[in-house]
Amino acid sequence: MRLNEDERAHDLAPLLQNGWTHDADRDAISKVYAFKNFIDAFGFMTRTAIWAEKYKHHPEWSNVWNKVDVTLTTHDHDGLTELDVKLARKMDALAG
Ligand SMILES: C[C@H](O)[C@H](O)[C@H]1CNC2=NC(N)=NC(=O)C2=N1
Repeated sequence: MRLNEDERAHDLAPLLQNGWTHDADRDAISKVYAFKNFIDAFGFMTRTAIWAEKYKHHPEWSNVWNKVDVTLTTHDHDGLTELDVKLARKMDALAG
């Protein structure tokens, strides 16, 4: 189920304070993570991949050297769900 208004206020708002931006057209959130170098960026992607498999929820992302550009949305529901919130929180934690 897509996030309702209460969930957006309580769960999404803190992410938007922490570097995530909301694309209203797609109902998706995006963030660019910047690391020291490629190894740190790729390490972050590798750790994220393991959690994404565990959650059965996967990011749209691209990498250029030290940067990882991430977009989260739930394709099965055409918008944001609690799975996106869960993965965003995990990625913020993994990025340190
Ligand atoms: C069967 C499988 O779990 C589903 O197709 C999952 C896989 N990963 C997914 N990831 C994302 N971001 N959205 C989905 O709707 C989605 N669906």
